[in-house]
Amino acid sequence: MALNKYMHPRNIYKTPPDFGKLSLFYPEFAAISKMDITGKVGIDFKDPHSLRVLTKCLLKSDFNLEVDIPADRLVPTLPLRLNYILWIEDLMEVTHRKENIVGLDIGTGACAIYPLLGAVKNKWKFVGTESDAESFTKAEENVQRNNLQELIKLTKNSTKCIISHLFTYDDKEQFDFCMCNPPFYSNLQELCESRSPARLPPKNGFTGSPQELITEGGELEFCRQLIRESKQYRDNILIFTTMVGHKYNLSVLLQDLKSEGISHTHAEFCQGRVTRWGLAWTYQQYDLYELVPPRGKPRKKHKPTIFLLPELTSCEGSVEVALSKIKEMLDILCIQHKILDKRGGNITLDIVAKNNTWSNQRRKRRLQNRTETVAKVPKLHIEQESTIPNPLNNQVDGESKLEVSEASKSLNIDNITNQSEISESKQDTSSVNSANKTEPLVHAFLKLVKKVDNILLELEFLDGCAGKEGLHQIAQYIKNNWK
Ligand SMILES: C[S@@+](CC[C@H](N)C(=O)[O-])C[C@H]1O[C@@H](n2cnc3c(N)ncnc32)[C@H](O)[C@@H]1O
Repeated sequence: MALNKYMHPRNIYKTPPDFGKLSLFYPEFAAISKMDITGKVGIDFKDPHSLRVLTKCLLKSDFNLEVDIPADRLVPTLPLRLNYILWIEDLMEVTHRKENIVGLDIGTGACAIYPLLGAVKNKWKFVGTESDAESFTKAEENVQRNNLQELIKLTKNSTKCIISHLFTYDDKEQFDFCMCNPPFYSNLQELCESRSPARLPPKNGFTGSPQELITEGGELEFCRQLIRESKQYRDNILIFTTMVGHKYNLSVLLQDLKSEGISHTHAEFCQGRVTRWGLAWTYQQYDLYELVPPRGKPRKKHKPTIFLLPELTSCEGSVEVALSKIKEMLDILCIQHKILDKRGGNITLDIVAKNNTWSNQRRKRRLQNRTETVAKVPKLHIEQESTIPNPLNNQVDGESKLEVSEASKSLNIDNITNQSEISESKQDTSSVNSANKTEPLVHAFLKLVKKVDNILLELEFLDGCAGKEGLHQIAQYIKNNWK
């Protein structure tokens, strides 16, 4: 089990469970555990069956819950589930509601893990929804097995809605909060490639079925639909929450809420190598951010790269003109962009670069100029040079051959330029290699900030496998091409 000091302060799994004790009390656990030569009892975290037995035994020993976890369904890791429940407890403090708390668990899964934990730990009542028939049946069995039918009601959701179906017959139904662990992925390939190769693999083995983990549009679309539906039922649920599995989606969702002026906060759920995030929003008068500020492991805040946009004759300090110029450049670079916020002369765009289209622009331009010069010389000369490949046709071999001969000619006058191009081209290769991965090369916020006479361009790195260096290269491209 993944454990670490960044868990919620009240998470009992901050202290590792005593596996020796578990193996004494639970024969099923003894069967999957081994003692090493130092006397330490351990299990194989990569084995889904061992994970299932561990979760079952901990639910029994720590919460007195009898839970059956089907072999083909997600094994709910308890440190994470508890981190989420504890954060909901913190959020409930804001509402000052202490009794008769009713929660909604969207997509409760085969174990109905959140309703079971919330009911035994806090006596919370729950409605749990589930779209998968088999998980729904198993969840009902788990609730009955623990005699919690008085507190937990489950409903099967056969619609495409996330919450709206609950209010069809009773639009007065009230919940204190909703929670949700949405399917994270939009397809199987994304599921397989989701983790950045730069990160250590998770310690735990893989569990879960496609119907639990995949949804059309992935978690981003799921959460956005929940936000859309929440607007219609703004007073039926006091605090809306969802878990988010990818940090880049969290950034987008935070911006969505911010741009609509919806009061919100978020949290980081840390458990070993796996980090998830919680997002909460409300239409009530609570200032969620002030009352339950984001809490997580201390991390370096990304300082934005800031520079002043050189004045455009046509720009005249107009942020709109600067915006259209920036958009034009991003389009040339095939960098996806979306306006997140437009307020008081400031514009924020979310930008995602999937391929490195900006590196070596200087070299490409120079080569293009030379090709054009070559094209202008008499025909005989062209024929002599005709073995030189066209540097613009993206044949890497051809390009590098030309680069060597041209670089040696211009070594004296252009030494510094060539040095930086060589390092750029090294990075270019690694970036292009990683461009096929699901993680973008660069994901950042691009802000145009209106000052008295000038416009500032702020670039804030969020994530991406090309790192901050990739963003600096984009900034450099904008600087060089701002005319
Ligand atoms: C990632 S699993 C989470 C299960 C459980 N809550 C947990 O944390 O272990 C997502 C669950 O949501 C269910 N689901 C997906 N779309 C749904 C919808 N529109 N309404 C209800 N359940 C849904 C899936 O069948 C699946 O059981």
